[in-house]
Amino acid sequence: MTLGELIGPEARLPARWADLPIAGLAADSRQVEPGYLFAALPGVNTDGARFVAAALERGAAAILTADGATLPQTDVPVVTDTDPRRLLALIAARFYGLQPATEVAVTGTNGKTSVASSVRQLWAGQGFQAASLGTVGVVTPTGTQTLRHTTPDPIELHTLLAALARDGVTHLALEASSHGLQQRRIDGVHLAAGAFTNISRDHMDYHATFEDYFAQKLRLFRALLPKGAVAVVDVDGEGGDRVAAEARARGLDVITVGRAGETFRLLSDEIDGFAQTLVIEHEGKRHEVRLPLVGGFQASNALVAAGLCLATGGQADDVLPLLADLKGARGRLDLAGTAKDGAPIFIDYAHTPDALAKALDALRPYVESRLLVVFGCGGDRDKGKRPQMGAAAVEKADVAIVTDDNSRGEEPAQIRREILAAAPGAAEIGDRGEAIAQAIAMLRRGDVLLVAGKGHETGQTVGTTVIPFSDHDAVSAALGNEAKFG
Ligand SMILES: CC(=O)N[C@H]1[C@@H](OP(=O)(O)OP(=O)(O)OC[C@H]2O[C@@H](n3ccc(=O)[nH]c3=O)[C@H](O)[C@@H]2O)O[C@H](CO)[C@@H](O)[C@@H]1O[C@H](C)C(=O)N[C@@H](C)C(=O)N[C@H](CCC(=O)O)C(=O)O
Ligand SMILES: Nc1ncnc2c1ncn2[C@@H]1O[C@H](COP(=O)(O)OP(=O)(O)OP(=O)(O)O)[C@@H](O)[C@H]1O
Ligand SMILES: N[C@H](CCC[C@H](N)C(=O)O)C(=O)O
Ligand SMILES: [Mg+2]
Repeated sequence: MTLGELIGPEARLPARWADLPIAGLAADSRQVEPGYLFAALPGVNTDGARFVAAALERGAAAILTADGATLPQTDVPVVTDTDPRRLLALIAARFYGLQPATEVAVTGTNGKTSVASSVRQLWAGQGFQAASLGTVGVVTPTGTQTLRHTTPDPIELHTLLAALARDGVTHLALEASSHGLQQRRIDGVHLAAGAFTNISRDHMDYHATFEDYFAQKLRLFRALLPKGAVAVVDVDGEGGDRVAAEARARGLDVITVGRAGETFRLLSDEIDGFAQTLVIEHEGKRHEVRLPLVGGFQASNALVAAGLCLATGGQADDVLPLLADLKGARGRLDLAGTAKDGAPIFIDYAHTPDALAKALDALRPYVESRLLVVFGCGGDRDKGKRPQMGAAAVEKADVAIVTDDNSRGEEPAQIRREILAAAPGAAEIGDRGEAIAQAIAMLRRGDVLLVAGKGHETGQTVGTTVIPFSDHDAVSAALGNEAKFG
């Protein structure tokens, strides 16, 4: 494609540059090849403008950068923009061309992966070639490809979207993380609908204030969904009312779900073993469905997923019965095993104070004796979560064991200390496998164990090394079973 075609109407380009062919795109100078457009973007650690000379040396044919950036003298076209990350996303969409015909994005602090996975399954149940893209990777009818990020950067994202469309995928649900929204990673995606689950504390290492964090989530509804698109909102979730109000004010169609929902109103939700029976009202008609998942929040997520199906042309009579066949996303209140006295062991990805509290609340009805929890907090991430998660654990569980999660560049013992400072009575076992084994050894009839924080993860990141580790394998090993996963 030519530079003129890629830049489109968003930026003014002198006519003499319009026909310049562009061979590829890179936002990292080390990935530039001859003929590429290099996007020199200001970042958290450094400024891509510092690497323009390196990109030119590698054969960059054009530069995209921020207005006012200081660059070395060059003869190649330099396109500047007030929002170069957004322009890069639009350029990437044009460069890679194809996208699945029907795409939806899910945002919120907790529940994005679960909703995206459920929408994919519900679409598949309606006969569509469906995929999901997010924390657990790209899941298609033919397999799973892991990703480094929940929401990939626009160059990687549009490469993936084009490949999915070429493979015949017509329906895609993608997770929009707050980092992804703030960094404009999905600004080039053609969205038919967006969903909001809830908001609570997370990522305060990256966002300056909670309001700033919320504002990034709201970008999906304020800036990204085009007129005529649908906003699906869990109005039982924290922040849901505000999102619904803003979406309405912008003229979007709004589908609300939950006990307070208007489109899918949850009339009742009764536990039925490791499942729940939901009665849902839609346009005056009651639907009863047995959702084979544990926890009230999984019912909330399922309704958001059903709302997204409605938003993309599905009928309630077709979609709601399909909830009965949903499989939980891996590591989301996942029954991973049973101890010899019958105590169930759940693995969950709760890594925020709200998620940990909700996961423990969801398991309490199954407890006849004690609720045990093994959890830790990641390093180089929001430190304020640590005491809050410690406090939630000792408030909601009977036995709390603080262990390690990905410590990354931090001292694991210090992370544990910060959790334990607000978790009086909690035990400390640094080695995660050992903590899980000891918790399982403690289990007696009537107990329930929650292993929280890593969910589907298959590695423990210590420094920059990823040591193979999976909570599923650790549980299996402690139960004396063969490791099944990992
Ligand atoms: C904080 C954050 O999100 N950073 C992301 C951001 O990096 P950045 O632009 O700030 O990077 P920087 O190091 O300051 O560099 C500035 C620019 O110089 C360029 N550069 C740098 C060095 C060089 O030699 N040449 C060069 O061109 C870089 O490519 C970059 O464009 O843009 C990069 C490219 O898209 C991302 O890889 C990077 O993700 C980092 C690695 C990361 O860990 N992000 C996590 C926190 C993240 O995004 N998580 C979310 C949320 C997960 C959740 O829901 O919990 C996710 O969506 O995964
Ligand atoms: N609707 C919800 N309300 C509260 N907590 C939830 C909800 N859905 C999921 N959770 C909790 O959050 C954890 C992560 O769920 P999920 O992976 O679906 O969310 P996510 O938004 O994709 O998270 P991440 O941003 O880390 O990828 C779950 O394991 C559970 O503990
Ligand atoms: N995507 C989240 C996942 C955290 C999961 C937990 N295992 C941790 O490492 O903190 C993050 O990067 O904040
Ligand atoms: Mg996710």
